[in-house]
Amino acid sequence: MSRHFSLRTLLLGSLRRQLMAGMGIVVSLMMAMLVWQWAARQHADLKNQQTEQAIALAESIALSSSVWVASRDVAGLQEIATNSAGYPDVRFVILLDRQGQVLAHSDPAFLGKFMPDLPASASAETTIIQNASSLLDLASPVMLDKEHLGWVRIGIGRTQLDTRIKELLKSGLIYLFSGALMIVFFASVTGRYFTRRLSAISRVAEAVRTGDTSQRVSMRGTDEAASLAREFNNMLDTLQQRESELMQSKDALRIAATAFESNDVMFVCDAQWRILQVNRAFERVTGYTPEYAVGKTPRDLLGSNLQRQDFYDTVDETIKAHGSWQGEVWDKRSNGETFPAWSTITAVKSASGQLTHYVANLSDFSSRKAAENEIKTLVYYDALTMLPNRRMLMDRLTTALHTALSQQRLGALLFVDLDDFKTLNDTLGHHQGDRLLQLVAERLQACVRGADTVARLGGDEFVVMLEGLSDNRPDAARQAEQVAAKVMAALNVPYELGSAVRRSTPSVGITLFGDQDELIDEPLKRADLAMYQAKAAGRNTARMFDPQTQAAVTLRSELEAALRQALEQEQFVLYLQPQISSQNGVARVTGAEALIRWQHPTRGLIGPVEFIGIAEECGMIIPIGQWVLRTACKQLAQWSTVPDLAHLTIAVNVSAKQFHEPDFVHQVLAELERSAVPPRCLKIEITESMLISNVDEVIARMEELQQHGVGFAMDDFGTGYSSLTYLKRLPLDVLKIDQSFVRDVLVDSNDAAIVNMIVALANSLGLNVIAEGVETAEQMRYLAQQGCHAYQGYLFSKPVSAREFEDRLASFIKPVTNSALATN
Ligand SMILES: Nc1nc2c(ncn2[C@@H]2O[C@H](COP(=O)(O)O[C@H]3[C@@H](O)[C@H](n4cnc5c(=O)[nH]c(N)nc54)O[C@@H]3COP(=O)(O)O)[C@@H](O)[C@H]2O)c(=O)[nH]1
Repeated sequence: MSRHFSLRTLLLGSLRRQLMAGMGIVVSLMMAMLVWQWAARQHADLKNQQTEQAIALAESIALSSSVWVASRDVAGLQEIATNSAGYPDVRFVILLDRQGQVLAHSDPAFLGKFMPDLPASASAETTIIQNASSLLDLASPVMLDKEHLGWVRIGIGRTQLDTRIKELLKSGLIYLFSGALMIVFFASVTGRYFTRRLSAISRVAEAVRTGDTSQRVSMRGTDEAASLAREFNNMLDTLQQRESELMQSKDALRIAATAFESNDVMFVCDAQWRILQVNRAFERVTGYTPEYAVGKTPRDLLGSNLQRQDFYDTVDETIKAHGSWQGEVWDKRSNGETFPAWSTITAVKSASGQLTHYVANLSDFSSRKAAENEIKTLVYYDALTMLPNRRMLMDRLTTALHTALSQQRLGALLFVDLDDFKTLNDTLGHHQGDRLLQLVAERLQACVRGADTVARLGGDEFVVMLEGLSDNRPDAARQAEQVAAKVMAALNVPYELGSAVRRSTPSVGITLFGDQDELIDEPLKRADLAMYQAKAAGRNTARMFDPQTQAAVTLRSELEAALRQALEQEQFVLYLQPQISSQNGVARVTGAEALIRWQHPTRGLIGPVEFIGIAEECGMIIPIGQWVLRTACKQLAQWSTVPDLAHLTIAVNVSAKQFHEPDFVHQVLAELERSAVPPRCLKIEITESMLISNVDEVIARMEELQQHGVGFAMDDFGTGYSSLTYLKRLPLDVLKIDQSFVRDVLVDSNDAAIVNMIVALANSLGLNVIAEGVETAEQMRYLAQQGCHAYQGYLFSKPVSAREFEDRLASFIKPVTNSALATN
């Protein structure tokens, strides 16, 4: 079997071998037939040729022997027979008489014998007696004058003929073999050419079989192999594409299966909304098993009754129109608990566009919703009172403004501020302060409808927003004022705060909104302003917004901007008002108070009363104060080089805000150092308002500056806080009697008493005293009589520019020298 297989493999194992074997066999067979035919023909031709030669030989012998036969000259005939037998291949030559008796024979042993197998005597032609493969035996008549005398019989052997034939066959076989070899070689070369191209295809096929589908047959040409290669490549391309599509669809299936088993609830319904398939999360989230769920509709199973029919209608319409719907939905678990979910429903359609399925995804965001709500609470609600905060109020106010405009219903804002909350908070403690705010929040909420908003802006500021008031302004104002009255009454009821019972009154500012398109902070600003009007009107009252106040506010904000510009463009000027001392008959100018002026480009010179208060409120007092300090120091630096002026001091007014700046001491010392001015030349005027808070810190700062030589004067003394305890501790040099007492000191006994008391106090504390606002010599004399010998006022000079101050220096003391004081 294996040998057979081996032979078979050897011959047919490859196309090339098949071709070689096939062509070898076919060509060999054909050539063999050809050689055989050719040999056979050659054999026949040679045989005929030999026969003809034999006949010719026999007839020639017959002719030459006829006389001898006729004469029966046996010896002569024998010689002929013997000689003729010498021809090649002649086996025998016999001469016979007519009766067949041997007259002569190449083999004398046959002489006299008869040969019976001669042709009939009538035949006068040469006759072949035997034409065998090894012998040609023929007889030719011996004729003389047409008389038949006897026979010549010769036998020709085939040896030469056979040899010749064999040679022919041999060379035929050589041709055959050579031809076959050539054919096999040709078949081999041709086969190699074909099989090499087929092998290329085969190699790629093998690579593909082992998984490398990227290989392609590279073959040029137009023959069948190239065409086969092209077809093969096309087939591979198609296969690869199909495989890739298959992989993609497998991937898609795997992804879909994975996605389907995600954390979110997923289910598939048929076109009638019957659930066909649910994922694992479905059971985990809803509590329904797949067996229970399949066949039911999602609405039957999960519907929470928190959505109305129109919700479902909208979902249906949206899916019909857009192929999908997304939104928040409240669903119900099997235990009846409702939960918020983000739902996506997608319609699946067949190739013909027929709706076949719905795929739904539900993302349970209960916990996220809770976190969202918590964040929302933190962002939009006040943590102490749980009232909406400013942000929420602004949101609602935005909506309310639009609604009011579109519905033509007015709204109102009530800005509520507790009058003495700070004091109460400080005295009862923050805990009770917080409690008070919570109680206020509760009472405010009780005063309004559910649709109205009560918000806490921060601190003790609350805002009540009323909506849907009358479209008629006076009516709406009345409605708002009624609510304000209710608020006033509710908040005026005493509060139980721990063991204490306290009253806390509110000031309420009211404004209407909704009849004009305005920014949201406008109504809030108006209500705030009205609240300040209520405060200004004595507190514990409500005030409707007054447009005139609005104008003042606008003016104020314009002024703020102008102040900033004034500072940048150096429009401020420092005026100086002389301070005169008269003692022991000597009058002299001791220094000046620096008083700021604003050289306005269009309005001219503006006094500080018009802008200092606003500068304080908006914080501009800090840079302005720094400018005053710097300019005063520069002025002192100039004076310090002039002998007549070097002794002069300058007193600068410092606002409480500026004084409480963390680096105030550093600012002062830095200015002094920069201008190289002796610190004793600088006086700082403080006011009693600075002592309301942080007295210790004020004192510490004053002491630090005093240690460097800076002096302090208490300005407007007697008009404010005037605590003797603090006064004793303050490192002051001077008490300034406020001009309001000086003005009527001669006509008002109270003012006179105050002046006397201040002078006595200053003396007892070892402080200097200076009276400001001295306008008349009588006032000056009275003050001198009381022991006050330093003055400042129009009697001597109004505040003037530095140049004028220097020019008029000598004239400032004239009122003293002219008066009786000079001689005293
Ligand atoms: N924080 C700062 N406050 C300042 C500064 N400059 C001034 N001011 C404060 O502005 C208020 C008004 O000042 P002004 O209009 O300059 O008025 C002063 C004097 O002109 C005025 N005065 C002085 N003598 C008389 C007088 O005989 N009669 C009269 N009717 N007025 C007079 O008094 C003001 C000085 O007051 P005081 O400061 O209390 O000594 C005023 O409060 C200034 O303090 C500044 O740079 N920073």
